[in-house]
Amino acid sequence: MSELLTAAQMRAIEQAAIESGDVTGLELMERAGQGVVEAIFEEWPEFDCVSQDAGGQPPDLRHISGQMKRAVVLCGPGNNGGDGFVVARLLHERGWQVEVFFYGDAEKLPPDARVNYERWSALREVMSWGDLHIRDAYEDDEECQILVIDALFGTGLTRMMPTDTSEMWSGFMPSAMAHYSQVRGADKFVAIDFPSGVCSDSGKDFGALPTHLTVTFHSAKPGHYLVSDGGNYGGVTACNKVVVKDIGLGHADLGDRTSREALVALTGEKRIGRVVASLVESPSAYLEKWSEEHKFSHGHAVILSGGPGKTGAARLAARGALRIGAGLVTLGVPPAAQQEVACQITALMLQRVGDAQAFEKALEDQRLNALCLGPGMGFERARELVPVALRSRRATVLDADALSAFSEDPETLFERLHEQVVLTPHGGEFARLFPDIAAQLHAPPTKGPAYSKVDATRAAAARAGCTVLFKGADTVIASAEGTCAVHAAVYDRAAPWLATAGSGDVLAGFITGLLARGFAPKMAAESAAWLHVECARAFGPGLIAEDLPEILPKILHKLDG
Ligand SMILES: NC(=O)C1=CN([C@@H]2O[C@H](COP(=O)(O)OP(=O)(O)OC[C@H]3O[C@@H](n4cnc5c(N)ncnc54)[C@H](OP(=O)(O)O)[C@@H]3O)[C@@H](O)[C@H]2O)[C@@H](O)CC1
Ligand SMILES: Nc1ncnc2c1ncn2[C@@H]1O[C@H](COP(=O)(O)OP(=O)(O)O)[C@@H](O)[C@H]1O
Ligand SMILES: [K+]
Repeated sequence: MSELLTAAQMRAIEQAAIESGDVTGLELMERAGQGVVEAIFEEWPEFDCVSQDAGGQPPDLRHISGQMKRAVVLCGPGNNGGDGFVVARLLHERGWQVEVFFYGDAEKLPPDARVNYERWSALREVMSWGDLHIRDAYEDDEECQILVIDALFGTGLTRMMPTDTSEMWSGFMPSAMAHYSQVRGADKFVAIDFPSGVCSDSGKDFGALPTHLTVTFHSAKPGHYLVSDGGNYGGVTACNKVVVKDIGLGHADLGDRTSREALVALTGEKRIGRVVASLVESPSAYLEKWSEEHKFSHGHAVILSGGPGKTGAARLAARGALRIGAGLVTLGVPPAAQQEVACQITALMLQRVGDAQAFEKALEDQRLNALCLGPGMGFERARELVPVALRSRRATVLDADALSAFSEDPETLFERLHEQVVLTPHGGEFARLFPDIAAQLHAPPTKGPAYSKVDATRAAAARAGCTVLFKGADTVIASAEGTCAVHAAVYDRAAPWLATAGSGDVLAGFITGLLARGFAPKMAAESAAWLHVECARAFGPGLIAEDLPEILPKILHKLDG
């Protein structure tokens, strides 16, 4: 899994690399600039005029492409601006016509950025931010392509983007992109590290300037993958596409410091109050079944259903648990629903579980090793049976009604939870169980780094004392100990079709099935989230929840190689 690094962690790694003597800050900035230029040409090879010129001579750009290659670099007051000055110089060296507009005070630039400011000043003029709106340089050249490089703010963004028109230049900042794209017909926008206005730790929107391509360094940051509130994709929309460029920090003398534990130590978790999150990627070969094993080697999952007319959700979950490889799956139904369920299932087993006593009795069978409560269950049944499930100390998924049933007094749930439990709330359920944490998450951000979904999920998991999978296009999974993973169904893994009734029930079933197979709770949640999205992507538009378990074998087959 790749680590997602907060701004503080990134600074600490950079600092450690510099202190080790292997690299200087100036070298890192140069590599960052080179990485951006490389990424631009990889994304748009047609821009790479130098490599098209066989003789290696500085080309006549107009001659080669019929168009001038022009770039406008917007440089800010920190090291992000410093990277921008490097990019400006490198493009200039490749024959581009480059203009740099600087927002800030040269005297106050950090040292490495200042050096690159001076280097650019020796080549061309640094134009002030205020000149941005009065220039009309390209008006007469409708043909020209303009590349706009956003090097205003990166990981150092601490507050809303300046919009206060009382400051002469600040009023132009938010309109700068629009100005270039609409008025000047600019073709491509590239953001260095982050589109300015996106909070790197949370993805929250501080007045983001959207871009076509975002080039970040060493490792992606949570803000590249976290979706903002209420369907507003915030950082993800603004970034559009994220490319990570190596700047050699991995080769610096960091020892094993890129491991999660070492990073926590390096940044001092207490001081910054955060730990590393990882990005969930393809689960490995754990999913294989071995031929010499029999069905009991893969566990026996029990999914409890609701009453008559309410059994569909549990059946979906059960089908998911079976398809993901649980050896046996039993649906625990109230007697009144037995008939309804019996005529709808084949490979699934059925057991009458009418009340707490019946459930306790059923759980005397020690082979039943994973439980799922919630989908379609009804509040009353959930309040009665959840305590029984938790007392049994088995691996247990609590979803839907098993969460909402405790919204009036979440503490009565929390005090029973243990480390074998996975809670799978969507936004509404999360807010019912953790109202204060949800309020903090949804409060309009005022200063960066802002409180993120990673922070919220970790806080919830710590309070609940178990694994929490907080659903969404950005699903965040945290363990009680604070380890955290982000599963992002965004960019080339977008799966909007998953927003369909019952898909969460299937996810609960997938997790339960993996728990039955012996996966640790967090690993089960991460792998299930990944497979869930793969299923949706393999099916595509028109997906309904029933399709998810049915297409899973195809995905598992591909993983088997
Ligand atoms: N770490 C690494 O390994 C590497 C880092 N690298 C690069 O460095 C970047 C981080 O640089 P950075 O820390 O200097 O922060 P940056 O984003 O330039 O902004 C800070 C400046 O902006 C100001 N400011 C903030 N918000 C503002 C607002 N809303 N409105 C107005 N002003 C605002 C803030 O002012 P202050 O808050 O101090 O008043 C300060 O002056 C990183 O993104 C990457 O590109 C690479 O070179 C490779 C190696
Ligand atoms: N836009 C989206 N992109 C990717 N996944 C999504 C999106 N919207 C919802 N999901 C996923 O779909 C599932 C919906 O679950 P849930 O809200 O519990 O719905 P239901 O109760 O109808 O099953 C979750 O796993 C969630 O992460
Ligand atoms: K930027």
